[in-house]
Amino acid sequence: MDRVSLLIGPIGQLVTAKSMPWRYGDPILVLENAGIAVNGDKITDVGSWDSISRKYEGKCRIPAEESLVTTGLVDPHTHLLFAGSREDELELKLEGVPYEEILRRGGGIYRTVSATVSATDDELRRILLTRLFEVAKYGTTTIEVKNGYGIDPDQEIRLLRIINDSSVNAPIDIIPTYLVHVPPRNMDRREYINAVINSLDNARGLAKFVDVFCDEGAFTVRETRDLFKEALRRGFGLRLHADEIAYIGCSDLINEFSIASLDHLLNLPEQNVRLIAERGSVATLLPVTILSLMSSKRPPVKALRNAGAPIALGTDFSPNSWSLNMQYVMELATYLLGMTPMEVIMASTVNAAYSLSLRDRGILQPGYLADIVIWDVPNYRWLSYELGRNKALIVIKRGMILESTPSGTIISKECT
Ligand SMILES: N=CN[C@@H](CCC(=O)O)C(=O)O
Repeated sequence: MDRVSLLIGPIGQLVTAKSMPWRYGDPILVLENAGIAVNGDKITDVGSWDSISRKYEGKCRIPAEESLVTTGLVDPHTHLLFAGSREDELELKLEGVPYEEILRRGGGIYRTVSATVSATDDELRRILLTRLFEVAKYGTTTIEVKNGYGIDPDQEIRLLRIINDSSVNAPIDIIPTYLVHVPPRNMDRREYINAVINSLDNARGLAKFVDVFCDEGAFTVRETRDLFKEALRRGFGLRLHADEIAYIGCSDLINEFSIASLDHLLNLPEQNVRLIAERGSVATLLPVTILSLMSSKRPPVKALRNAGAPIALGTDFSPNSWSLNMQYVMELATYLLGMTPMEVIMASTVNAAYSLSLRDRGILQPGYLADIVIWDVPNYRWLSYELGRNKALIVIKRGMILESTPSGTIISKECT
């Protein structure tokens, strides 16, 4: 018998993609009475509990007869690092003042920039870590975190450093992105773009991706193109906030660049649906933001599916869309966007990992990272069926069990 650090089983129901990315209709592994063997930070074996329990002896074992087990959730789009809040904009929104108008008046992102720039490094570190601990409780084991509330390039680099520093104490993996968010209100736009481009050299090693908010009220297609060219030359991957408020041609950039993920897509034109699929990109949908924008628009889920475009889901946590909970995103994706329970799981695991160019997680198979969630639900449909409860029972990150302490934080422990 081989000795491993952790055995999970018997498992009521195990669900995983077989390969990445997952496209609607691709095969899925659904195993009843399953088992997983983990050694160190990796999965060693997955199969029937009968065969796993005969082959392996675990240093410890977690029984999960009543549970669904999936790989850890991946949140591929967050604005996790900012100070302050904007709950007072709610009444404005209810009066019908649109997001872009609030921004034009110096509210929205600009207000959050003031609060963030005034906060000390220590304050921001604390805010970020607290949020990361909460995120982990909901079953997210990898998260993308953008800067973007500094505007001044030196401030943006400061925020990227804080994001990177926090990786050391974070309970989960962080993928940092340099977001070029909104143009400053008191500076020539061209000068600003040039300053951002210069700062990209200092962002090397601090961010994996460059992202641009290309939209009405933010950056133009031309400005985004210039930023993307320079980002590519410096070896960054590309992500894009596209067609969120309006279609001004942003998603057309998929013709010119290899973009890992196009996000939001509330106004995505039909011809670009096909292109996302053909160009090997991912459509990342952010349903919490549809609510927070109070928008009646929807991303074209059916068309994306039919075209064979991989769909990912993310929280888009920001002062405008305050939810750290990927489970809430999964619920909304089902009830608001019409995605199936299985599609929603694939979008929040394997495809979200793929959109971040991570090929070592998101699937329960030997050799993949042992990022695993044991859910307090009996089957995969239940995950997006039941609304509003934290259904994550046990979260395992790189083979370590994450545990809540009485102070509310999470520490990882080797099971004994
Ligand atoms: N749209 C641009 N950025 C964020 C919102 C940021 C904010 O309003 O503070 C988003 O992705 O939704």
